[in-house]
Amino acid sequence: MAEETAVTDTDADRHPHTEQLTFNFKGGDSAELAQHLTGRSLSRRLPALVGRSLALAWAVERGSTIALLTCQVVSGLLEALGLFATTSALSALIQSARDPAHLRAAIPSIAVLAGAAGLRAILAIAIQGLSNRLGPRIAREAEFRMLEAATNAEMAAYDHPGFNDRYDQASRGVEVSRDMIGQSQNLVSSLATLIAAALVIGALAPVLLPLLALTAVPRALASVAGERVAYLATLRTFHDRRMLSMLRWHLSHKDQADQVRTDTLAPYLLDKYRSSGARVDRTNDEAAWQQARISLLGSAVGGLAAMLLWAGVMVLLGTGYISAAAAGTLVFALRSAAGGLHGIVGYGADLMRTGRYMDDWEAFIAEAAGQRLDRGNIVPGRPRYVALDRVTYRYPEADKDTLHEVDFEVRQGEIVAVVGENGSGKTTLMKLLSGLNLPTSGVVTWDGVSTRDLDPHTLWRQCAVVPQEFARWPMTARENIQLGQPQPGADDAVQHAAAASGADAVIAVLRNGLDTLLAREWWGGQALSSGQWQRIAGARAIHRDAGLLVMDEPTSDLDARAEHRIFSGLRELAKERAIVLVTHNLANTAVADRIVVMQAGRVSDAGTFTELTSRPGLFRELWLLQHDRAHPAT
Ligand SMILES: Nc1ncnc2c1ncn2[C@@H]1O[C@H](COP(=O)(O)OP(=O)(O)OP(=O)(O)O)[C@@H](O)[C@H]1O
Repeated sequence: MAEETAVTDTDADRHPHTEQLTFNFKGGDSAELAQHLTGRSLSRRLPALVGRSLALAWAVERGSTIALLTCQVVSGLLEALGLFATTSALSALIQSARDPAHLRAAIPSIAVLAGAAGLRAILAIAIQGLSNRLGPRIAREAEFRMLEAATNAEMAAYDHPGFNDRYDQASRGVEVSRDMIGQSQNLVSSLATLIAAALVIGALAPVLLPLLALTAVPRALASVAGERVAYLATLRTFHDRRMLSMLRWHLSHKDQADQVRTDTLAPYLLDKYRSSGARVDRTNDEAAWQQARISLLGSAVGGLAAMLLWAGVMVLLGTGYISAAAAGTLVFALRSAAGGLHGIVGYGADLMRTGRYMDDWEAFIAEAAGQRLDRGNIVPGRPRYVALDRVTYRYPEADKDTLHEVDFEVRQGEIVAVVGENGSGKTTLMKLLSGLNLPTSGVVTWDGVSTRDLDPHTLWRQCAVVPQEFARWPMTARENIQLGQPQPGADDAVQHAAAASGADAVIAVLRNGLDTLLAREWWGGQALSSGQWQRIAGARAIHRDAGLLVMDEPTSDLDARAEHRIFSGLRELAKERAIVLVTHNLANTAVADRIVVMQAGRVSDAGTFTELTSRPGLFRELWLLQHDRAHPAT
């Protein structure tokens, strides 16, 4: 009973109207796939899966793929040869019981048998080695394709429900893709064994072939049904498994480790972890029982058919239809066939499982391709002016617009500040200016050309952005500023940019200057404070020789001296750039040529600092509020 209480979702119980965390991805295609997990579809699907794994192997290493296939075919032929040699060896051995002179006649067949067995053993080692070589390469290729698809997708793809969930699912496909070639190879090898054995049985006693099929079919059907049960259980536990992985990250990652402790949050999160885990276990237990029952039925019917098969061998021997030597060979062949069948069912099931995850991988690549950056190919130069004309923007699947008919412009040599309350749409405006997102209606232009018609990659080369959440790359200080794109003058350009953002003071105290690795968790790395990181992020944007500089709260973590340094240097930077900055510290907007005030997704006011502070409006209101505490009496 105590156990029961431990797995109750206490949050949902206490607050029945509270929204519960659910993931956007409902399983969609995977659920449909489960409906199609039938024997008939499998007979089409397994060859397709083998083909898919060979195609991937072919893409990564043709030579090894050809070698693997050749070894496989030769190994199958040797199996058949060995079984045929068994008949003559056995017949010579049986006759030698009456006349020892026959022993000599058995020698060539035994030599063939031993040779075939030896060669097959060597081929098996080669096959294993080739599979081990190809597996990790296939996984890397699969991951590469997934990452390539993700980086070539529109930013808006990340705002589509299910995109991130599909990415996670696809990652699982990448993980298991390394097993695919081994499973395909084992399946083909089992099939080769079965065909070799069936050829021998067909030659000696074709009447046994239907009985052989009868032993296989019930087990194969049971395996398919069991797989379906397992897959449906995987779908049913999808949300809880996602929850587990999310909690695992939140409970262990350094970023929130402090809050997990100071907020004494661990017991609450661990309780959620236990609840989800218990639900997964319950579903899996039910599925395991159901699978066991199905397996038992399949094995019972298959076993009955096997008894009939052996009875058939006895009848054939008793009626003199086959010789004792042929019966002996049949025993070997039937054992081989049973092994082959067992392999086909087992490896077939493994391959099906892997194939399902690979479907998710393929679905992601297809989905990302659906969101692929597919814009024009006009190459933009250094922009002289960037403008929004009646731009409306609505995030994918959102129920209302974030920006409404916004007009905006910034010219080279100009600094425009964008201000407004939280959620008014400033960051969204920055994403549109920098071509990260395309407008829902209206047009964003660079020198009069719509960002839809511009080649996005060259556009971003002309764009430097300091986002609110900037990246902290686990690289050296130099790489963190250069981003693999050194400017003429190399380190001089880095130092120049660092001086403009205040990062020079950070570099000066780094153990190894620009060569210092900025990743604490990596051996040898040095940790930076938030403000120090922000200076590096500022230097990164200034270092880019880009015509548009977009800064979204670039000084939120900086001390007064560093903030002053950045804003007093902006005018110099603006000589060759158009600069747009978002800030909540309104004193900083005094450096701007123009200030644009955003309110609920619209431009509510615009003007110079003097104009906006001297007339009533949101800017003046916010400005007074900001100074309320410093001058309480005025
Ligand atoms: N990825 C998203 N998907 C859906 N809605 C979003 C997304 N990002 C932002 N929004 C919505 O757009 C609105 C404006 O967000 P935005 O980040 O542009 O505001 P902001 O003015 O920059 O706010 P802040 O001052 O807090 O940074 C918010 O109300 C938010 O709900």
